[in-house]
Amino acid sequence: MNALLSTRSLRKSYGDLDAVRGVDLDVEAGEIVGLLGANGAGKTTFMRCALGILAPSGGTSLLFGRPPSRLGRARIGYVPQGRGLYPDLTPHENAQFSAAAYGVRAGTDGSALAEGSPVDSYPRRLVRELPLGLQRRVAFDIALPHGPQLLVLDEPTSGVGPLESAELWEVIGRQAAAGIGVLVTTHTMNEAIQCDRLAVMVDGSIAAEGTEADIIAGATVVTVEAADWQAAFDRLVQAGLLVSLAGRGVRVLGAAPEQVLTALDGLPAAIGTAPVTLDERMALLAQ
Ligand SMILES: Nc1ncnc2c1ncn2[C@@H]1O[C@H](COP(=O)(O)OP(=O)(O)OP(=O)(O)O)[C@@H](O)[C@H]1O
Repeated sequence: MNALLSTRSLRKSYGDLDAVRGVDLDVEAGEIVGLLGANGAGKTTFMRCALGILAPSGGTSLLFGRPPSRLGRARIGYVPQGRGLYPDLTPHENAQFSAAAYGVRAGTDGSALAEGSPVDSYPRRLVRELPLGLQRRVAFDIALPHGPQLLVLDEPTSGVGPLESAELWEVIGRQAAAGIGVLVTTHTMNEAIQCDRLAVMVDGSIAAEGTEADIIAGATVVTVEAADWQAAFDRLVQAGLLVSLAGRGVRVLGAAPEQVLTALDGLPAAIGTAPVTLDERMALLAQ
């Protein structure tokens, strides 16, 4: 099957900074690909280069099998991190503007929206007067009426409440089930697990790719149960180990149990191992 979006060795430098360092990534019809990574890992730069919005420094990107062009971009729904809305227009006016740009036919009522578009039900207030969650939802809903084959969503739920996020992910899932490919960046593990495939970006490169299970790949953490868990935490941190807390349970990443025992320096504690979470795996990859 031909990928909707396919990059090979895609690179982008800003002066001396290599923001994207040779990324190979494919997005097929009907799949949700989650791009994960810390702030500044290069996710936005990668997306913009892949779509041809930003000129890459090297490598190739094919959008619907061809180098990105206006024609190709008319077949995508792109929701940038900044939402890409006109703040001094209402949601409906934004939608009309966007629909006109995509050549969507206006309805008999002058509306340029798909019938039943949720944008019609938004308040007739200016976008800048709406809460961030609603602005993000407007940006998302506006990206759909022209019938895109590929959705590219840059942190669509950042700053959005849990209920609105869940609703948005329901729509994303429905779009994918209808055969639309989705590339989405997220920081939230809850969202990552709703993706069919994940790519973890670290310092401009893909450090791991696959399902959540592929990325975790049997990695384990050392667990430390101690009555004086604060002292255990302090000693492990002082020893320079990568430590996290789950309740009062201390978890040590990327260290052998012997190292943990040495760092605890005789503090009474029960040591064990447990599978890493996706969050912990990301922290290890970013080390
Ligand atoms: N126009 C620019 N000029 C110079 N440096 C830039 C520019 N845009 C991004 N960068 C730098 O490139 C690197 C990658 O940034 P990018 O925004 O692509 O990362 P990101 O993973 O999307 O981060 P975030 O999750 O914060 O959006 C960062 O170090 C950033 O400071």
